[in-house]
Amino acid sequence: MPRAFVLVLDSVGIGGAPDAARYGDAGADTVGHIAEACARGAADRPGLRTGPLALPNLARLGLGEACRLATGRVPPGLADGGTPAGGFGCAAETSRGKDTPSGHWEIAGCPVTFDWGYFPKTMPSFPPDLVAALCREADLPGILGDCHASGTEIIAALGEEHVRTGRPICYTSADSVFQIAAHEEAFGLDRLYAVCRVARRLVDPLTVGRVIARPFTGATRDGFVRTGNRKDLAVPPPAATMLDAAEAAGRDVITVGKIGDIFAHRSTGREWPASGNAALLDRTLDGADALADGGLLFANFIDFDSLYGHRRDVAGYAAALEAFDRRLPELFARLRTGDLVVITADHGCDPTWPGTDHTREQVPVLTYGAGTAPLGRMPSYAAIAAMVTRHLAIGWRPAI
Ligand SMILES: O=P(O)(O)O[C@H]1O[C@H](CO)[C@@H](O)[C@H]1O
Ligand SMILES: [Mn+2]
Ligand SMILES: [Mn+2]
Repeated sequence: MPRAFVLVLDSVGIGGAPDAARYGDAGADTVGHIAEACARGAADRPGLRTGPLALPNLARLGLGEACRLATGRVPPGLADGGTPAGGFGCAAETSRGKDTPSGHWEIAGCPVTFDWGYFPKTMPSFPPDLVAALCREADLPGILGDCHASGTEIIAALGEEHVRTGRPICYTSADSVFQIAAHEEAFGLDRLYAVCRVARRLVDPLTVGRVIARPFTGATRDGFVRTGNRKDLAVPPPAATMLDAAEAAGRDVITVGKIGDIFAHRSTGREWPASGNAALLDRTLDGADALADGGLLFANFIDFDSLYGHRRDVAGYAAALEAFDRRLPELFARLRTGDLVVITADHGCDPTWPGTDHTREQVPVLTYGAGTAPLGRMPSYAAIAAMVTRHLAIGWRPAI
């Protein structure tokens, strides 16, 4: 029986979302702008990477052609010349949020048809009664932050005060999130998770997508670093997904990285978390060896987004793409006859764009293995779930 592998390169958008202007993102193009910066020598970091963007394996699968479908242009360095070795297309998101759960749930066949609750870009950002309830129920002496922020900038600005006062740093973004940063030793990791569980219950009535624990270590503002112990407390998807369908059909399911958290651990099978893209790819390769016939592996590669997109680090993002590309053949070498690999993304996070938030973009859909026909413009990410469940011969299709 054939197997399916869905790899989500978190935030690797390819520009051109038809509704981008509504988000202030008209013209954003994560892959296109990175490739252009590389081509003009603006993404050189000696010791890390230099020169034009080199993604030979993704280009061979048709990444450049997927970009052409999305924007009309092939970014520099992504023209392959030959016939793409895989099926390629681009997909637009129907869910209104440009966040990680919305993107992943839609990929899995469950678009978000309601509006998430967001916190305003004011100071304070959170409703005072929410903060009061959190302090009372989690026994906190108060909170710091209470605003929109970049997670790395706010721990540098407020980390020392946090350690001194015991007040956790609470912040949000353009996503539907309530994020809590606290020092792993001074505040305690278990205590941070406990505070997040209280916050999760309190923001449920506000339709907030995720409460995220953001632990960090270090002694001074220049030395604070976030650890791999991040934990996302998400609400479960509002309807069935391809994971539910695979589980109901008795198939083997392996979820790598953040997928377990993103789906609130519903039908997420064997969960294999890992920290960092290299370890995530290692786990994916282990999964290619371990996944039973007829099984589904679903992996998320978070570094593109959290380490480079939100940090607006063009050279770092380019290097991460190149590192992923270099290792793709290791996965292909482990495939069995009839296996299907789908490489896609959940939203954009253009590192050349103002601010530090996600960008509303189309995403690439590249397939390798079974079925190499061009996929064209897909009107919903849910077309991926349809393709995967058809391939696995599971009698469930998302409503598209
Ligand atoms: O700036 P950091 O803390 O990385 O936060 C980013 O990560 C969050 C979750 O993906 C987004 O909402 C965005 O705010
Ligand atoms: Mn994401
Ligand atoms: Mn993000």
